[in-house]
Amino acid sequence: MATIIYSMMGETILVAEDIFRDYGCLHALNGINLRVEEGEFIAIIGPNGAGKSTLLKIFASLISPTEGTLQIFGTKDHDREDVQDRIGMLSHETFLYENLTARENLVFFGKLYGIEHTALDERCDYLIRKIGLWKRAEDPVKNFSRGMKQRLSFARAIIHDPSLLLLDEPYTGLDMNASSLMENLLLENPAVTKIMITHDLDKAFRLCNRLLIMEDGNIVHDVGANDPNARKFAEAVCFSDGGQFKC
Ligand SMILES: Nc1ncnc2c1ncn2[C@@H]1O[C@H](COP(=O)(O)OP(=O)(O)OP(=O)(O)O)[C@@H](O)[C@H]1O
Repeated sequence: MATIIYSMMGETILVAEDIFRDYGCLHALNGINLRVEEGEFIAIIGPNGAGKSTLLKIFASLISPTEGTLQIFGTKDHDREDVQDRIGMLSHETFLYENLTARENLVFFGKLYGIEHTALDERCDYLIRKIGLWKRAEDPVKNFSRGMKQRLSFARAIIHDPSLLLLDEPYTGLDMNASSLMENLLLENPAVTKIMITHDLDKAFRLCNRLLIMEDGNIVHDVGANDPNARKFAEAVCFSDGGQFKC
């Protein structure tokens, strides 16, 4: 299949070449090739076990590929601090500290990114308001509901204003109000490149400009959201029972 390149603003954010990832004898990724340009909002969709989270974790440098190369922001050395400082990741793991308050969590992560005191206070105030947790800002996270933790995790993921935002099912546990608040923040800066795993096809088509449709560790379709065949491709793969392969 031809690679589709959506060049919008200039910088090539990510280039993946022949990425394979095995877990023991299980082949979770089977040769992923991908190029992502600045400002794209990409949905990764596909059935359970297709390899979506594995791919996103490789992009976030949380795990390494078994084979293949990945360039992010023009370098293969993604562990570099200046590269990591440009990436935000919202995953199934909240990374929040239960005994710290919502604000203390954001301050903690903001300091890790070296955000200076006054700017960090302002950023925390802004995000806490934007995610609708203002009244609970001084409560410890251990007293939060699942959706409240998800809201705060989202704020944690963007505390440093990343240029590349990786989102693994960001809507999990969010009510309608929180979904809408998160969407406002997501769409606030079109220059931020976003790669989002979702099982919600309607959201994928409404928000994203490009869809990567995965099955059995492969990208089987790489299509623009406006492509007349995109929904047909997406539904055919997402309603299959693929991805449950074993060794
Ligand atoms: N840590 C691990 N150890 C062993 N196998 C793993 C591990 N993580 C994932 N896998 C396997 O790799 C394959 C891909 O998993 P992955 O989590 O990437 O799929 P996914 O598309 O994100 O699925 P879902 O939609 O259910 O979240 C699955 O068969 C899964 O069982």
